[in-house]
Amino acid sequence: MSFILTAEGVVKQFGAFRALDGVDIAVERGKVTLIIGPNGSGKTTFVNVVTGVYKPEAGRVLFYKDGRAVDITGWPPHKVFEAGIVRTFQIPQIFLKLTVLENLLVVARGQRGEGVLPALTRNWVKQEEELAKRAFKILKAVRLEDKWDSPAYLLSAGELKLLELARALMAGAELIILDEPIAGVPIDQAHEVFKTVKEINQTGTTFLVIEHRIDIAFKYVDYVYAMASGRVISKGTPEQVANDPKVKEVYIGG
Ligand SMILES: Nc1ncnc2c1ncn2[C@@H]1O[C@H](COP(=O)(O)OP(=O)(O)OP(=O)(O)O)[C@@H](O)[C@H]1O
Repeated sequence: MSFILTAEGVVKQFGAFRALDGVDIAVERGKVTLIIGPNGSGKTTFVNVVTGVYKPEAGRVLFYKDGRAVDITGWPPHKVFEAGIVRTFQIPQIFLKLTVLENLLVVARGQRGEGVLPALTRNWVKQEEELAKRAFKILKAVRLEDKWDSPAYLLSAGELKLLELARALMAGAELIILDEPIAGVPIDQAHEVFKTVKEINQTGTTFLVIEHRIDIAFKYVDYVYAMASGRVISKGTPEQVANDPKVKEVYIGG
């Protein structure tokens, strides 16, 4: 098994309160891993530790890049982003008045290495062409290519989520972290979002997803971690976790 990210013994305190109490989570490369848990169980705090928003009091986070483990614990968010871990809302918000294509090009221009200098060189037009080509390839992957010229405000809730996903791909993500990708999305569109995640995953991008709507999410993910009160209480395939009495207790008995 090859991991892209491992977190070991992560502790995050807010004052005397332990939001994360020794969390071990490993994300397998090339798979879709889901974290579930009731409100307040620590899912977002965990993602905040991984993406550098919070420094943990204990534990470490390793990102496996180019065949070696890089200790990214406590790295600032922009460095984590540059390393290839992209959480959808790390990218500037979707610009509703810009077209779908423009929303992708804006992300690419904000990336490392893009600056004023290339714009002054003869390479500029070539670079723009290449970016547009890449953007269209990504739009095709998320099935938004027919909407490339639509202003983003005309998109449905599901399409906006797909545009966010496209923007993460445009940012060159190796690991995409999706925080509730189908919150507020109607059921048919929600399936569409997860189907697209799965398709993109099959072309090599790894996903870590937090989602409450487990009835839908469980159909599409490879591995699940269940959290409660800042700890991992169960892990395994969707079937194993769904049948774990500890998980049932938290959701039904709790
Ligand atoms: N900045 C903060 N200061 C103090 N307490 C916090 C802070 N952030 C989170 N918490 C607390 O840590 C606990 C875990 O919160 P977290 O947002 O990680 O849960 P969650 O599992 O993502 O919940 P939800 O599903 O509602 O998003 C909660 O009790 C929350 O109130």
